[in-house]
Amino acid sequence: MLDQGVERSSIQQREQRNRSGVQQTVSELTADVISRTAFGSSYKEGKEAFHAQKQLLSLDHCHGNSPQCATARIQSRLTSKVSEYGDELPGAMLETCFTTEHGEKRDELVLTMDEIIDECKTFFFAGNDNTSHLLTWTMFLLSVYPEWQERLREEVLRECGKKNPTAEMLRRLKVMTMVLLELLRLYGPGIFMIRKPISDIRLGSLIIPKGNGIVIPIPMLHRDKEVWGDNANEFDPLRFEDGATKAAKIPQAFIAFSLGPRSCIGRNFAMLEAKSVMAMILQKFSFALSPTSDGEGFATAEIGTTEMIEQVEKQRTSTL
Ligand code: HEM
Repeated sequence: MLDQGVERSSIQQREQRNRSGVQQTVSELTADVISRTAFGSSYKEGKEAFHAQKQLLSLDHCHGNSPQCATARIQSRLTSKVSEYGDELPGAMLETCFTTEHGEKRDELVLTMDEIIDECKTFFFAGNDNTSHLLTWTMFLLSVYPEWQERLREEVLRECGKKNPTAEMLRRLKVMTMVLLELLRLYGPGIFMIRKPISDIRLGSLIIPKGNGIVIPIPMLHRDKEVWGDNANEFDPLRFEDGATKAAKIPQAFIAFSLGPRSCIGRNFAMLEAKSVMAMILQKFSFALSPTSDGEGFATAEIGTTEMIEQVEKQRTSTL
């Protein structure tokens, strides 16, 4: 067993490294966005919960954050009247739990408190970590490929000028969509998905017996040359010129958000958030890798978290 002191200090060092640079900044930003949009809270308010979540992840516990914050918010909804649960995620879930499809009041919750909290934790985790991973890698790759950074800036200035982008402007950012999809293909946050068949199934020439777990390795499938062509390992956003279903030899090849009924519910939210943030950064800053960087620091632009959060918040209230 590892000495606890040694283990703790290496976790702290790792956390310290992770907290530096762009990654920390965008992580705070995406935490704030998901807190405000889904929970009617803010990064500042939920800071302790997010800090606990990071520590749990470092300790290789299951993905989750401190449930205290979610519990407190849900309890406060429960003590209010049915019609006053609020329109954020916990309120919407409670409303569904208490109300039948005919609008009549139920006596008991359809989901248990634990299940509601688990759903909230998934939202917090997915809404924060996945999108901040996407934004960090976007800034990194646009530093490595300055020609794409310039192309994106031209598109943003053409479609949005210097104004805060509206939903309509964001819809017109085609090159931005291509770059984000290519980034998710090569460096998406999902490493694998796990499925367990509830009956024997056939997958091509394979028979998977009921109950046997299957691991679906997303990055490996995204780099399969037979499906994506000989340049599968290269960063080439142009492959997404005609959309995700036409980017490879088979239409279902792009699985960064999974496919089917259990695919990512936050896909459009994540893409909208990433586009808004990148558009606002590109309007004001150019960025490059620091010569002394270990991959986390960016040299030419200092981007303040507060300013970014304020801008995205303004954007949110003007477009949602
Ligand atoms: C770049 C950003 C994101 C990526 C790449 C991503 C990817 C995925 C993937 C691959 C799954 C399927 C996991 C599995 O089946 O094992 C998933 C599920 C899910 N995602 Fe995302 N996600 C992102 C952002 C978000 C955001 C912003 C939210 C919430 C606002 C969110 C909420 C969820 C939820 C609730 C599920 C579970 C859906 C279900 O089981 O029915 N995700 N996501």
